[in-house]
Amino acid sequence: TACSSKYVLSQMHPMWHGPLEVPGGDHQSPIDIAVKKAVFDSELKPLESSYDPQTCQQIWNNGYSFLVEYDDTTDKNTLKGGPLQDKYRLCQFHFHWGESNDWGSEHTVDRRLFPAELHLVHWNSDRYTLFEEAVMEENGLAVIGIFLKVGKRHEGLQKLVDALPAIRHKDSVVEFTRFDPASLFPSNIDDYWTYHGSLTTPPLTESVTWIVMKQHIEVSHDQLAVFRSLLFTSAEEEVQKSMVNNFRVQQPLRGRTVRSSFT
Ligand SMILES: NS(=O)(=O)/N=C1/NCCO1
Ligand SMILES: [Zn+2]
Repeated sequence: TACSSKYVLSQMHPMWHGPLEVPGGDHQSPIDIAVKKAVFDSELKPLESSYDPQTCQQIWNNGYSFLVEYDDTTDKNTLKGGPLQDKYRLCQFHFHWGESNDWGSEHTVDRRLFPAELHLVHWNSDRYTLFEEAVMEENGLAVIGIFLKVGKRHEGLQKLVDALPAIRHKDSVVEFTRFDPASLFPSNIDDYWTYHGSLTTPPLTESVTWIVMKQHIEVSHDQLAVFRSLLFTSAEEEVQKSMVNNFRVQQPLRGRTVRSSFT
C-alpha cells in the first residue's frame, strides 16, 4: 500500500542508521569481529570467483550509496567455495564510507574502524531465479566485505571514481561497462572471516553469508574524497546533503560464532 511504500522509503532515508528493529532479528549485521574469539574452521575452502567484465551494465546513485550493477540473468559472474554450499551470482557492488578517514566501515576488526568498506552482493542461483526471491531466504545471499585503507592510489578503482561526478545526485545513472570486480580484491582472498547475518540496509533480511576479507585494499585520499562528493539528495531538493556516513550501527552478536579460514 502507499503508506508501506512510504514507510519503506523513509527507512531508505539517507541518514537512516537504524535503530529500526527487525522483529526477532538476532542475526543482524554489521558486527565487530573479535579476532581472538573467531574459530578456525579447516573445512573452509578457498573462495572461487569467476566474473565477466563484459556483463557490467551501469553505475547509479540510489540515495544511500552508489552501486555498480551487473547483468545477473545468466550464470556469468559466479562465486562458490569458501563457506558456500551452492553457487552464487553477483548482482551489484557498492561501498560504505565516512565523512573523514577515521571511520566509515560497517564491520570492524577488534573494534578497529576503516575509512570505507566494499560489499559485493551475490544471490544463490542454484536455489532461486531472482535476487528478490533469494533476499528473503536463509542462505539466499553471500556478501563479500573488503576493507579500504587510505594509502596509495588504486588503479583499478580510478575508472569508477571518474564516473562518480556524473551520478552526483540521487537516482542518477550512467552506463558503466567492462569493469572487472576482481580488480578490487586484495591479493590474498584465502584469509577471511565468515558468519551468518543480515543485509545492513532495508530489507535487513537475515539471508546473508558474510565473507569478510582479512586483507584490506588501499585507495588514495583523493579517490575517497570523490566518494564524499556524492549527494544523498536529488537534483530537485533545495538542501543538498553530501553522501557520507552511510553505514549502519553495529548489531549484537547474539551468541553467533565467527569462523576464520586461517589460523
Ligand atoms: N549493505 S548490504 O548488506 O550489502 N545491503 C544490501 N541491500 C541490498 C543489497 O545489499
Ligand atoms: Zn553494503
